[in-house]
Amino acid sequence: MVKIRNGHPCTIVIKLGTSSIVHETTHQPLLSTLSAVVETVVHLRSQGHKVVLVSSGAIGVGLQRMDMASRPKSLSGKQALAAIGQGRLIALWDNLFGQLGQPIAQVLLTRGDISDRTRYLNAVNTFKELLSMGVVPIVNENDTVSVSEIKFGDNDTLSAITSSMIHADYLFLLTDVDGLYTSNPRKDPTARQIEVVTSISAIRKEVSTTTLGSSLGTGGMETKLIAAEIATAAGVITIILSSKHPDNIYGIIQYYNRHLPKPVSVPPTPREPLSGRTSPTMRIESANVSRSPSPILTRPPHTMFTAANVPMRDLKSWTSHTLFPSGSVIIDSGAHHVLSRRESGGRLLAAGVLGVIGAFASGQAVRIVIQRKPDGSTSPQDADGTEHTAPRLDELATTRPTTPTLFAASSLSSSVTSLEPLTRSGSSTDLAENMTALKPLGHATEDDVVLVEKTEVDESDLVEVGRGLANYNSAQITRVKGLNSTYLSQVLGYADSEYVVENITIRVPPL
Ligand SMILES: N[C@@H](CCC(=O)OP(=O)(O)O)C(=O)O
Repeated sequence: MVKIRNGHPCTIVIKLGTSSIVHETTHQPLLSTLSAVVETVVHLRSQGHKVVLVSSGAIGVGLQRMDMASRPKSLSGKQALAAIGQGRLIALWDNLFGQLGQPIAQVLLTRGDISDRTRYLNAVNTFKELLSMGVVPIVNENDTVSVSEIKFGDNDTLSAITSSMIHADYLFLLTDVDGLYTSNPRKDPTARQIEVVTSISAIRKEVSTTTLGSSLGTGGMETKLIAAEIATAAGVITIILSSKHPDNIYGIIQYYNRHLPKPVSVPPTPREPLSGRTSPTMRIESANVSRSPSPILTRPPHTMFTAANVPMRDLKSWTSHTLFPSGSVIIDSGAHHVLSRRESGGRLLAAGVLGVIGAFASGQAVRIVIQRKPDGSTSPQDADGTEHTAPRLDELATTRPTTPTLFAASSLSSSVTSLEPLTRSGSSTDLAENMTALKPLGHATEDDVVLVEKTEVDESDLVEVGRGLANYNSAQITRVKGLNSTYLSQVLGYADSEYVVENITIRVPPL
């Protein structure tokens, strides 16, 4: 029976960083903190909440096991230590949770595991099943096999993506300070804690994020802001609080249950809640608005980031945060304006495309980028700097290079500056081998072998404004760039969609 009196059962993700798990110099586990987290999680479970723990610390525990003073510099060294430490870390959690009869599960993820939509949905189902069984999943990055292209990079980001995957109500980022400050509170006595953040881009200008973070972890305040950006966009209220007082989590949940703001009406979304969560119309707009006649509760110290009133749909959230983009599509400023409007549906027509960077197959994620003018603003210029005018169909034969340069598929995830011509006479066998070697990262197959025009673009002139899913491969988009969509089938021989990229989320609107 669910014993909820105040409020509703929630789905909660709690992230604990390395500095809260092992001692910074001795690397011994911080048993009192870990025990307090376990007691908190078990208490939340007894109230009917579903809880997922994202636990860093594998490398820290590995350092202690091997009696090493600091993190190795090499990737393989870090991966070996994570392999040594992860087993002991999960054994430690299992032991502590076991004392209170709480079953746990280990979930190790890489970005590569969830960059395929089917595997992503399988991971979501596994979480769903574990939570419905009353288990606490304990998540970490699968460091032993993670390389840069498939890395989340830090567990703040991993916890935000996890919260978005399971449609959590709350993400608690436990760290060594009790919130976001205007400057480093350890050095600056005038540092002021920020209680509620409604705009992360605005708050970035007010706070210093560079000074915090430990020598063991990979995160810090900047990665917490990025995590808050991802989670709040997916509708998850995000809280930064001190790992020394994990029991404040109840106080915070109670506080927001009591001090709920006025309801905000939002259109129904296709999100299927994992828990009997509060109505999507009960989003918190401001912590200062009280609708309850009950006495005001004490506010435990923390920083709260308000969740988006209209959460990003699951597919868009997956596209923009989970997938590693395989290339970029350069758009003009007109397309940027149109895509920034909700009515655009996040769909890009070929007419707004200036160029393509990198080699990608249809179905892969791409960055949507714009070009900066020399004065820092953006202009509708073509990739080579000339003013953009859409080519007429009869000009196409002459505007296309007769011998396009063939680029190795090993550049699937990089920009044109790192594209190495495979070979001028590039045999398709070489390319096919390259594609096969790379298959785990994307969806490119031998059939998707693409010829990419070399676009001379200085990467520093490009600004990523969003991400989307390509409907055509890079070579095809290059061929139809600037064209009216009615010409697509004539140029390509078919047209499955009039849009070249769909499911676009624009994160940087036009100035
Ligand atoms: N996956 C790594 C931790 C990476 C990480 O983000 O650490 P932190 O910045 O302490 O949250 C580990 O288990 O050691």
